[in-house]
Amino acid sequence: MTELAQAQSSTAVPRHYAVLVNAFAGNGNTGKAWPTIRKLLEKAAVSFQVYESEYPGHTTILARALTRSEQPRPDRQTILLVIGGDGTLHQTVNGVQSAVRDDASLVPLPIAYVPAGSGNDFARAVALPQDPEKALEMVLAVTAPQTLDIGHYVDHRHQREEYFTNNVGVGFDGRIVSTTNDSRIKRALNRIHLGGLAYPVHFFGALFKQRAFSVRVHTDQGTARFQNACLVTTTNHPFFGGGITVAPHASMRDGKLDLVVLERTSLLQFFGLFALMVLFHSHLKRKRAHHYVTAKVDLTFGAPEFGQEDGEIMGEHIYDFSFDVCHQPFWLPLRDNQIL
Ligand SMILES: Nc1ncnc2c1ncn2[C@@H]1O[C@H](COP(=O)(O)OP(=O)(O)OP(=O)(O)O)[C@@H](O)[C@H]1O
Repeated sequence: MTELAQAQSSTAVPRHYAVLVNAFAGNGNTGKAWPTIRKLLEKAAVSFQVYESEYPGHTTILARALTRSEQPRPDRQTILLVIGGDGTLHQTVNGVQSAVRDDASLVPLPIAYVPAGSGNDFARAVALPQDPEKALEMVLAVTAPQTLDIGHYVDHRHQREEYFTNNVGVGFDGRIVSTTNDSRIKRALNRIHLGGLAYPVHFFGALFKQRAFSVRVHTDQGTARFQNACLVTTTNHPFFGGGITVAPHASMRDGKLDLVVLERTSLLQFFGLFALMVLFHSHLKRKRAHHYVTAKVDLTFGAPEFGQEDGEIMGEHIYDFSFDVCHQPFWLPLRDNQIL
């Protein structure tokens, strides 16, 4: 074992937390929770330094720089402690992984996470408490990192490469995220602390506006073409949209991604299929639902559609993706036998 690997796996190496805070996550709730979390860190007498996100995308730059400057040493193991939502975690993972991709001598820093966003789907998938104070207490008790799958894609059309902890969705979920995160309605509802209602409002908008589109799916099992796709989601774990079970048996330990394609032949048929997903998680048994579990998948779309990655807006484009699985060490209270 190399000195670096030893330092990374040893439980005895003194820990240092680089705390990445996005005060804007959770409609500003992270900003409100942060003073209490800071006090708990001080009380726990752990070594930490705070890095506040100053603009959208800043967390990626911070995590990338920290991966370069804080490589494990025999006398210090730095852990990136993310305080925010799924988007902040997404940016942190991308900072870490892009640094390692560009310099093979680097190892990925482990990521700890305290959920304080609005959706918190990753926290749900790893059974981390949604209460930031409880989650922090459990995270501080962790003694070693564990590696989980993360998704990775290359968008050939836009020469773009990205990593994701939750999912990448094109069509219906992409449209809801794009219109909600960008909307005046959300800002107005946030002002009266009803920001959570923005998603249901835009759900019905998307139900009327989202038309069926074509997608070509290529895996090592063969190629399929769907002419009436409405939702095409590649996911690393079961949840999207703040707790909706899109792929009930998706696992972050199987080295595979789950792809769910839902077709739309009429508004009522798609609404029924979506309702089965939300209420009973039984949508995958229906004829108009298609499910793949695969280490690699290529998705080629026929027209511009909205995309979302970990709840972040990707924009309306003609996507041409190759997906595969990468690995990321997490500093989280996971049990070995925990089903993930
Ligand atoms: N200083 C900042 N000012 C404005 N926006 C910021 C700033 N720093 C980060 N952001 C943006 O905040 C957005 C929301 O963050 P995040 O996704 O973590 O919270 P959320 O949307 O409430 O949570 P979830 O994704 O779990 O629903 C991200 O897109 C991020 O780029």
